Amino acid sequence: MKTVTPTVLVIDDDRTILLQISRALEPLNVQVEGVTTAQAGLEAIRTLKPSVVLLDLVLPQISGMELFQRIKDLDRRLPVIFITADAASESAIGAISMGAYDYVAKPLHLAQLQQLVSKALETRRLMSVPVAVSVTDDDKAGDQGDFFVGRSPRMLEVFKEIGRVAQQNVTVLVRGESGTGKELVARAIYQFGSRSTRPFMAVNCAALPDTLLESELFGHEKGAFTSADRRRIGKFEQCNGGTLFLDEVGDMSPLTQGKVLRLLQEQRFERVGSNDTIETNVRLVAATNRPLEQMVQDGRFRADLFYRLNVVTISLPPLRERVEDIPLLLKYSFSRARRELDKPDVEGLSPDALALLMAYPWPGNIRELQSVVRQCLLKCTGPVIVPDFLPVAILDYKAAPHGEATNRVFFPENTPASINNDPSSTAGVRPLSQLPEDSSIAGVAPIPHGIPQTHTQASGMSELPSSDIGQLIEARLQAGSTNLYAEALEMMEKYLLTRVLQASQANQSKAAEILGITRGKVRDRIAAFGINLDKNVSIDPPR
Ligand SMILES: Nc1ncnc2c1ncn2[C@@H]1O[C@H](COP(=O)(O)OP(=O)(O)OP(=O)(O)O)[C@@H](O)[C@H]1O
Repeated sequence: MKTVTPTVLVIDDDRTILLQISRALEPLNVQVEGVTTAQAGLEAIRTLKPSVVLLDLVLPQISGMELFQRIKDLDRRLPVIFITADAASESAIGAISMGAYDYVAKPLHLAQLQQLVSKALETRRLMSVPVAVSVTDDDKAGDQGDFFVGRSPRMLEVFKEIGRVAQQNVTVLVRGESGTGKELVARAIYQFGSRSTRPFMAVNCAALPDTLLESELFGHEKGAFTSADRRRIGKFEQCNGGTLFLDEVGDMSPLTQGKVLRLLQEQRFERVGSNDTIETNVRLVAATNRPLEQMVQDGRFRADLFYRLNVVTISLPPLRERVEDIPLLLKYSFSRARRELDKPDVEGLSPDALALLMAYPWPGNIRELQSVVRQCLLKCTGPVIVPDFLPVAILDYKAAPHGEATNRVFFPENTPASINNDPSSTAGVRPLSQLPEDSSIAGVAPIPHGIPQTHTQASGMSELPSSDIGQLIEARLQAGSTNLYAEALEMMEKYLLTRVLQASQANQSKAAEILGITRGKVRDRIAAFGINLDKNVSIDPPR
C-alpha cells in the first residue's frame, strides 16, 4: 500500500521561522510547506490537505485567531498549533479553550516542537480512523435522570434482583466497591417499589461524626446537648412511610448500630434527649463496601444488626469484571457530559482510545469512568477522543510493565518508615513481593493492594523503587512530556491523598480534617484517582 507523506503547513510571515521549523521536523519524514499570509494559508489547506498546521498568532491583515476559526470551519479535525511571541499570552490561552491543539512560544524550542508535531500527527491519524464508540444527539439517555446502564450477565442478574425485591417490604443490603452504583440500586428499589410515592432519603454514615449522625437519623430535642438550640426531626421520622438509604453503614459507631437495630426490630425510637417513643414505618436500604463479616468477627459490627440488614443482599460487580459494559457506559457518559460541558462537536472515541479504556482496571469504577470522560472532553481539541486526550493514569497503566499500576503513587525516598515496614502502622502497604520488580516507570510505584501486615515487615524500604519527584520530572522530560505541570501535580496529590487516607485508616472525614478540605472534595479525589479504600488503605486484614 502506498504511504502518503504527511504535510505540515506553517503559516507565519517570518520566513526564518519556516526555516527553523523545516529543520526541526526533518527527522519526522514530513513535507513542510510554508505560507506567509492568511489567504494563502486557507488556500493551502484546501489544496495540500495538511495533517498539522502551525499558525502564527499575529499575522498581517487578519489575526491568527480569526484564521483559526476559518480553518476549523474547513476541517474540524485538523490539529492547529499556535506559535506565539509570549508563552503567557491571553490569546494563546483563549485559542486552547477554543480547541487549538497546543501552542508554542518563540523562540522555538526545536526538540519540543518536534515532539509536539509528532503527537499532533498521531492525533490526526487516529482521528481519521472510524469511530469505535459514537456519541450522537439521538442518544438522549440521561435527559430524564440517571440511567442504569449494563448488559453484562452480572448486571442483568442485578436488575432481576432489584425487580424481585422492590415490591417486597424487606431490608436490602447493597454491596460493592466504591463507585459501582450502590446508590443507584437503592434508588431503583425505591422507584420500582410500593413506596415510590412516599419520600426517599439518603444518609451517609461516614460523612458525619457520631453524635451528629445520631441526631441526623433520630432527631433531637431542644437542649439535648450544648448546640441543640431547637428541636430537630430526624430522617427516620421525616421518612415515615418511605425509604431510607443508609450509605456506608459499616462506618456507624456501636451506639448508633444499637439504635438502628432497635428501629429495624420495632420500628420505634426516641429523639436524642427525649423519653417519648416515636413509631415510624421506614423501609431501609443499606449499602457498604466494607467487609462486614470480618468486622463482625473483629467485634466492630454487631452480628445481630448484620443479620437484620443482610436479609437480601445485592452485590454489584466491579467494572473490571464486566468489561463488556464499558463501551455502553462510555457512550452514555460521553453523551451526557457532552451536553453538560457544551461540547457538541465531539463525535466519539477512536478505537485505540477505546482499547486503552477497556484494558484499564477502573479501581474507582463508574464514578472514575465518569470523571475520565469529563477530563477527556475538557482536554480534547477535536471531534474524536484519541489516546492523547486520555488522562495520564490510563496511559500510564498501559505503559506499566505488568499492566497493574492501577493506583500509582510515587514514594519519595524519605517516605516515613512507618509506611513501609512498621507492622503496627496504619499504612495499607501491599507486600512488596507483589510489586512488579521493575515498576518504577518515571519513579512511580504501584500503590499496594490489601494489608497483609506481616508481609510488610519482610520487605524493607530498600525494596521500594527509589523514586521522588525529581526522578519523575526527569523521566517525563526525557519522554517529551508536554503536560508535565499537570502530571507532577497529579502524582503529588495522589500520593498525599493516599498517605493521609492510610493514616486516617480510610476514614474520609478524618482525612478531610487533616487535609483541611471538605469531605466531598476528599471523596471526589478518591474517585478521580481511583483510590480503592477497601483494598489499599483500610487496615482490615485481608480476606
Ligand atoms: N450501571 C450504571 N449505569 C450508569 N451510571 C452508573 C451506573 N452505576 C453507577 N453509575 C453512576 O456512577 C456514579 C457512582 O454511583 P453510586 O454513587 O451509586 O456508587 P456507590 O457504589 O454508591 O459509591 P460509594 O460507595 O462511593 O458511595 C453515579 O453518578 C451513578 O449515577
